[in-house]
Amino acid sequence: MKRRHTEVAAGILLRADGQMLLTSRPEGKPYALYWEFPGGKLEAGESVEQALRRELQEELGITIAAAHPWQVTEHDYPHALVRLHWCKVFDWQGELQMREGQRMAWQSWPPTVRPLLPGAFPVLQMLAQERGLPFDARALGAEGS
Ligand SMILES: Nc1nc2c([nH]c(=O)n2[C@@H]2O[C@H](COP(=O)(O)OP(=O)(O)OP(=O)(O)O)[C@@H](O)[C@H]2O)c(=O)[nH]1
Repeated sequence: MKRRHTEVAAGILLRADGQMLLTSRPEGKPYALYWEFPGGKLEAGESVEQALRRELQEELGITIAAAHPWQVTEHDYPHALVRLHWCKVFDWQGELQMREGQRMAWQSWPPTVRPLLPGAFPVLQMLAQERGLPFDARALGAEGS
């Protein structure tokens, strides 16, 4: 039977100096402690932007301005087939608070935190391409690439 996609909104928060925000997944979730872009699943009736705004409020305590839709990628995990809607976010209000006990790290290129969530690899590659930087998946810890 064809698996249904789980729709996910993920935010690439970018500071004026070009650094991006990565956060670690809370304990108790699949891939706990892996680093990812903050975000989460769409709830019934929500748009990507609405879901992202809600998730970043819940997880990080910030209120985002515009979410700029950028890319859509997919990843097939044993626990779910996810479709990731990536949005860039340049403006937000409030201080970052890790409300779910996550860790946070502002990262320049290449990101140094490990391990990185496999579903974030394609978008990391796109970010590198956009900046005209070399991308070496193995150096980022990707298996089988
Ligand atoms: N937020 C986020 N999720 C990602 C990324 N990459 C990636 O594969 N995912 C996947 O997208 C899904 C997001 O679901 P989640 O469990 O974080 O969402 P949630 O906060 O709504 O979870 P909940 O079910 O506990 O309410 C997970 O299957 C996760 O593995 C990423 O960079 N950021």
